[in-house]
Amino acid sequence: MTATASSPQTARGPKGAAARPPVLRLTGIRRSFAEAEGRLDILKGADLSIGAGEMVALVAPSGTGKSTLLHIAGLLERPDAGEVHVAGQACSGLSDDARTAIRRNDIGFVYQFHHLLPEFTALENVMMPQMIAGLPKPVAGERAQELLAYMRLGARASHRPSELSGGEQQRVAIARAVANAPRLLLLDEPTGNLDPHTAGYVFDAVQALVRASGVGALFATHNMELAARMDRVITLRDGLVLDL
Ligand SMILES: Nc1ncnc2c1ncn2[C@@H]1O[C@H](COP(=O)(O)OP(=O)(O)OP(=O)(O)O)[C@@H](O)[C@H]1O
Repeated sequence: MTATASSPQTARGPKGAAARPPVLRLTGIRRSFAEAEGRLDILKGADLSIGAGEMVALVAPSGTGKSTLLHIAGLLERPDAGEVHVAGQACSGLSDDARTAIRRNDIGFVYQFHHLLPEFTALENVMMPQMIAGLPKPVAGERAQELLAYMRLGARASHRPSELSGGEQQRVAIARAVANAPRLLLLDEPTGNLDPHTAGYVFDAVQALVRASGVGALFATHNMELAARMDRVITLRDGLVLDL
């Protein structure tokens, strides 16, 4: 199946999801940081599992390790102990190159600040990760156009980020994050910088995308209203993941 404006998935859609392993499984994750006064134990054996098409809210006080957990799940950092499975693959023993390949192909990231490339158009920003992954330019362009249309940004494709509103920029960043049809989408307070109305609008776009594509999403937020609309809410307490 190819991506269309009404269905952003690719060959890896939600069909057969029940038979598949979780898109993310963290087991016994430990992470400490060295400090002048000693060691700061942030994660102390955290476990977490996210299925295909599932949207999980991560709500926890500042400094409890949300970003650390997202970085470990996204293979940007290695835990001190524990295992990270992405789409069934154990990642701790893999080389940096193999981890980078999984990050590029199977994981999408959205941050509080969009980090779009300012000198490129919305379309080019969404094409970029696909071209890095080796897709021919026309194919990348067609999928980028479809994704922007899905995010209701079809008419804004040729605009540069500075010509877009904050909510529009964030929707371009979401389109870019799913451009390579990842299995796992990690969002670190993607609505934290937006007014409540725009935050709701951006959230709706992510939710529609998750439902249509079957990507599993871990969404860190301080917004309890948005968290309540997700399938599950988790928190971090004493270095462990707990259901709320
Ligand atoms: N590379 C690092 N070196 C030392 N300490 C770190 C490092 N990364 C994070 N920390 C510390 O670990 C703790 C958790 O940080 P983290 O960024 O994961 O928290 P957070 O829950 O995402 O916070 P916020 O909601 O404020 O973004 C903090 O006390 C932070 O200072």
